Amino acid sequence: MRRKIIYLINPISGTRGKSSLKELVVSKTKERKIPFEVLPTMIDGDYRFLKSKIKDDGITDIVVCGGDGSVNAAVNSLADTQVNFGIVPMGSGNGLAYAAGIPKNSSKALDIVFDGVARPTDAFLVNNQFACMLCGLGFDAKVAHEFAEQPKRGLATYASLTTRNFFSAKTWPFKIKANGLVFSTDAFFISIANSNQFGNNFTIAPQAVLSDGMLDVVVVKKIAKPLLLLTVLKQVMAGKIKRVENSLRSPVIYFQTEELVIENTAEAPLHIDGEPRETLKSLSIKVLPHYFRLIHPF
Ligand SMILES: Nc1ncnc2c1ncn2[C@@H]1O[C@H](COP(=O)(O)OP(=O)(O)OP(=O)(O)O)[C@@H](O)[C@H]1O
Repeated sequence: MRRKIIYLINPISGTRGKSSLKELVVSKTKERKIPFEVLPTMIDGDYRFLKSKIKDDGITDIVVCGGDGSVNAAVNSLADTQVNFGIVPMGSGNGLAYAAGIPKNSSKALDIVFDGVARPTDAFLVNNQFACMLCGLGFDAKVAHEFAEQPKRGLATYASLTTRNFFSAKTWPFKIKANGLVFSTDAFFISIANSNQFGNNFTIAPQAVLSDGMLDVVVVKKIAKPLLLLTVLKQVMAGKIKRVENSLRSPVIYFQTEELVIENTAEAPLHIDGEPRETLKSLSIKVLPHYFRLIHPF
């Protein structure tokens, strides 16, 4: 089938300038003789207006030039049109792109759009909200909320907010129901991951696979502060999936499931794909296996 691409460029994601990106997109796509159009991303993340254009003009690919929040919005709006999705990582974290092996270099990422292979990729629902990368409650969500208020985006801002929050980090009480078990715990954070990382190749669920039909759940429990950094580092380097019942006494519980329910009575903050969201007292989370087609390196 002859390809036709719509590029969506987020003017505010990450810190890198977007004018040279647009030139690169235009010149490389013309070189490949592929018809295309460049549009800005939408601040409200609603791309349903593109559905008729995709159908009428025979658009085959939507390429998001932005971060995880932009990918979430485009896939959520347009997955049912059966287009393939590509990513040119321009965000602050780019967790989904890096988990798929898409590099930061825009020219190389565009080559993957042209020559890569579209693979079925999982997503998930948090109550009725769409997620395709990672959802978090607690520490990392607090950072995501503060990040959204900053005038400057990018990795440096993330790193400094993370460090600042580390010293004041607190725990929240959670009740988790998964795989036929119910357990209560105080935790610094809970990550529900489809991608293996928060972004910037900072892995939190090292064994997560984008297309295995499973969610990787990481619960970092209440432990003495001096041990927290070491515990997270051990999880990042060598976290191993265990049955919940075999890890309830460990500082980190790391398990896989297709669905879970989290009671969040103390209203720990929530993020979905790095975007701050109004928190929920009860979260019902369910994987959507092979929900969309993401272009990966060949
Ligand atoms: N045209 C636009 N003008 C202003 N803001 C926009 C526009 N399009 C999208 N946004 C905002 O951009 C944010 C999403 O940014 P994106 O995910 O692309 O980058 P990031 O947050 O820097 O990176 P990451 O999600 O990888 O950490 C959303 O809050 C969205 O409202």
